[in-house]
Amino acid sequence: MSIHINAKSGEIAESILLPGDPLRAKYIAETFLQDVHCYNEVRGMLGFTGVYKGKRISVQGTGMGVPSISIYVTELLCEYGAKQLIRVGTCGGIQQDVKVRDVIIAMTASTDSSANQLLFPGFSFAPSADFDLLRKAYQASLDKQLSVKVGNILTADTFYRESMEPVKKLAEYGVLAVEMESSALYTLAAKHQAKALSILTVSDHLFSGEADTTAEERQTTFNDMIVVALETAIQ
Ligand SMILES: O=P(O)(O)O[C@H]1O[C@H](CO)[C@@H](O)[C@H]1O
Ligand SMILES: O=c1cc[nH]c(=O)[nH]1
Repeated sequence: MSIHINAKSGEIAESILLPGDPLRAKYIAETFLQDVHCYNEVRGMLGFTGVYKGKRISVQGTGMGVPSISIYVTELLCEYGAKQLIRVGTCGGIQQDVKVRDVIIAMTASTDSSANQLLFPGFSFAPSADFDLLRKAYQASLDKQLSVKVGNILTADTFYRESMEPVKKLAEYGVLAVEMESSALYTLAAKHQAKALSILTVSDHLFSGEADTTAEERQTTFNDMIVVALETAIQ
């Protein structure tokens, strides 16, 4: 048991999918895994373990933002022996050729979070994906004929902004999309010699205003991303 996860030792698999929304963790477990059991309900941050194609996989909600995901990922790494962490989330596109429902694989995560400035005073640490997971996820996306892009994303500390100027500047430098957790996931995985990857579905576009249309389309794209994450996890 840890402070925010009340699983017993051995109840959580070494490979874990990490959606921000705990109800998505429930949906993933119930839709894609067999022999599922719920190991965590503390603060409603649901966690499940089940089996996908013969391999044990867990799914743990992380909540939104760097502080929240940092709590869950730290406890998964330090208390439960997590080895492979794959975030499955949503993001907002900021490039013209990034469209709603595209899949984005985050090679690296720029950030405005102060967490890494406190950790590495005077340096800009570059939080990066595990190359092996990235390569597998990219191939799985191509195999499923998904519209997939790999590159730099922004992990932002704010969802609502007073100014879009910093985001426009990052877009000029090729940043593909904005979300709120990946830089922390990559940094913590690096510290603990674990593998991490963020796979994201574009839910909206920050400049064009394009957003998901029907719930059915949203679900289909989301399901595609989950299958990519699961196939990556079991290879
Ligand atoms: O869909 P999830 O995984 O929650 O990810 C994105 O959605 C939330 C904002 O609505 C933030 O957590 C952001 O990173
Ligand atoms: O963090 C996020 C996630 C989706 N869309 C956004 O604009 N921001």
